Amino acid sequence: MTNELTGSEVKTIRDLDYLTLLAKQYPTIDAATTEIINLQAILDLPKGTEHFLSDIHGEFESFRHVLKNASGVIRNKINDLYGNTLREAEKRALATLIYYPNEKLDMLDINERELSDWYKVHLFRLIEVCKRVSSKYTRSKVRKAFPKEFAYILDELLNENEDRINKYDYYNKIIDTIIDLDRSRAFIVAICNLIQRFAVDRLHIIGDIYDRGPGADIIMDMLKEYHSLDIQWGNHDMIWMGACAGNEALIANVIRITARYNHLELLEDRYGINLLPLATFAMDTYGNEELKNFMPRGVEITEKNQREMEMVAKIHKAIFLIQMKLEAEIIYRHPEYGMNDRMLLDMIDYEKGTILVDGMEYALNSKEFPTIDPKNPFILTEEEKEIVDRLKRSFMNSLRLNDHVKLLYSKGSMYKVFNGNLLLHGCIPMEASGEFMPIMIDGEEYHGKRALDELERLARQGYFNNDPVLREKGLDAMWYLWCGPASPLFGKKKMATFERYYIEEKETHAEEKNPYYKDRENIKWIEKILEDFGLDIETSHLINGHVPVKVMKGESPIKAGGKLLVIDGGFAKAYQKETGIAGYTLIYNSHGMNLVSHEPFESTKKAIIEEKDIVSTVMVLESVTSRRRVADTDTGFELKSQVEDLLQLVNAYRKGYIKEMIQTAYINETKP
Ligand SMILES: O=P(O)(O)OC[C@H]1O[C@](O)(COP(=O)(O)O)[C@@H](O)[C@@H]1O
Ligand SMILES: [Mn+2]
Repeated sequence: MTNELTGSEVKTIRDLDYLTLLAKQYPTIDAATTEIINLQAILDLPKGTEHFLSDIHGEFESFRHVLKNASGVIRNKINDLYGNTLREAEKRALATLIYYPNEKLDMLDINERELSDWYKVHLFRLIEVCKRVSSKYTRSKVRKAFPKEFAYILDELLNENEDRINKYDYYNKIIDTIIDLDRSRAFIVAICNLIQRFAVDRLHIIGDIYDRGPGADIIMDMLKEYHSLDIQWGNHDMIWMGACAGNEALIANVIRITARYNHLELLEDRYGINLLPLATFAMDTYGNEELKNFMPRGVEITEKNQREMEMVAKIHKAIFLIQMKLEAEIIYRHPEYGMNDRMLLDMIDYEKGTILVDGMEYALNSKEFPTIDPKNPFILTEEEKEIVDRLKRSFMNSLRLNDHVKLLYSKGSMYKVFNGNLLLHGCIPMEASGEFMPIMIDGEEYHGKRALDELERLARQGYFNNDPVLREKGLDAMWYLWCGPASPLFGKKKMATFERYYIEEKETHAEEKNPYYKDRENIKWIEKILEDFGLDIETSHLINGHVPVKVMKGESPIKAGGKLLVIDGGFAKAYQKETGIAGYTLIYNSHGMNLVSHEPFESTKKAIIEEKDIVSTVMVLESVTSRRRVADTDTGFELKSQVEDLLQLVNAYRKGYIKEMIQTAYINETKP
């Protein structure tokens, strides 16, 4: 047989080389057609559930809870199953058991005899819920998720044939055996985890995992274990990535914010960053008098903690002034950033204690600048330099931080297009005229999608490139992403950090937002953006976080006629006063999109004991009449193209261009 295709065959059988390769995987007509049937069956399944979260800001307990309850998905399944056959309290208890099986089992207060009954009832229920949440997936995908020790039993119980005679006995027998062998607890925990895993097929994080709250590292550990995930970088993630990559200004920012929220133990104990030299320097350099604006946020000062909080405030102040000097170096290197107005240390009259901001003179609330030489205000003292060097080594060498930052790189990006939605933390910077705002990178002007692609490349270069010049370019871009006016992760004219610490006049604290934020109700703007990313403007959505939605002031997370969704309702406790809720999340399943709002999460303990679920309102955004199938998703698109290829392969077999390779037990044809 010849591999040459002639005449009309060229049109019907494309790329014979590729098909020959494919034939290795599907060596017979039977094998290829079986796979086509499998793929077709997958295409017909309902689309998996996507779960979108944003601006978690270190609030690991609320994050864990929302991950566990899947923003109400599990509770809805329980309602579907047991609508009127279980009491509210029973449904709530079942949901809490699924979220916190270990804790709930520890709290069981019933005697031996009743216990076996309790196990039986609950095992039945859990199996039913598990069946329901896994029904969207192929058997093979479901099996792959089974924990090894229970794989066989789970397979039997979940795929139990409805027609089996004595089904009830068979079922009971298995469950009795689990109970008799004292494996019920382990089995319950396994099945609850499985339910949680099946409830969501894909998790999207729209940025700002880090800062303000106590446990961003714990969140990263949870994300590491998650079965299917993407992360869109937020400005607060970028500073940790940049700090780990060795950007000194970002190291200073990370320490400053961590001190501001009194979580230095995160750096010291959990990331192993040695803060002792900085702490000693801060104690030696700054007095107790002018610390007011540097005292940690959200901490009540008592007699007992006063000295410790003063020390944190001194660290906070010391690192902030170091930050101002380090940032000036970057701004100086990059006139194209247009950020000269942020080089404020030379705008200070150190004698008078005043500063010029935008041409206006303001009094400073402190004159204590012992490390600043008024003639050379941006030069680090020898001691500061040494501290920065040591901190830099510490950040770059922290194994745990590198581990987390690598996850941010591998799962993360500036933006993502997924199933017809554009996911992006901040904004697409715009001019007031409605044009994309240009950003200068290396002498070239970029805007819209191209700018994001280039910035993403640079952010990767900053961590992965060892050439000092290229690395520095990347690192500087990462700093720009944190606070640059045309940064898609920030999008404000300035970050008024200095003003907020040192000037009392509130007007200097304002951070003017990019016109995007004022005009993002404008459908035309959002359509222009979606188009730039190659999306269908009729059906796609832009999904943002970054700016808290002020629900109390009547703001809606649904904007631009539903084309833009903003899901930062503020997990961050510090921001809940402003938003009035504890965050929005988004669920996109085969029936449509649901925006879910959450009440403030008080504590895991309360969630367990009082069985409090914080999901309150569900706003239905789109409810499709016919369910969306895998065929309608990005995966479906890939699968359809695989089906096409396999049809071609079958055609090639049938037309005699490729020979079937039947595996025989005795003859190994490849060996002499
Ligand atoms: O209230 P804090 O924690 O001091 O943060 C205020 C700063 O955070 C920012 O809002 C950036 O953080 P977000 O990305 O969470 O908005 C800055 O614009 C502002 O200067
Ligand atoms: Mn943000």
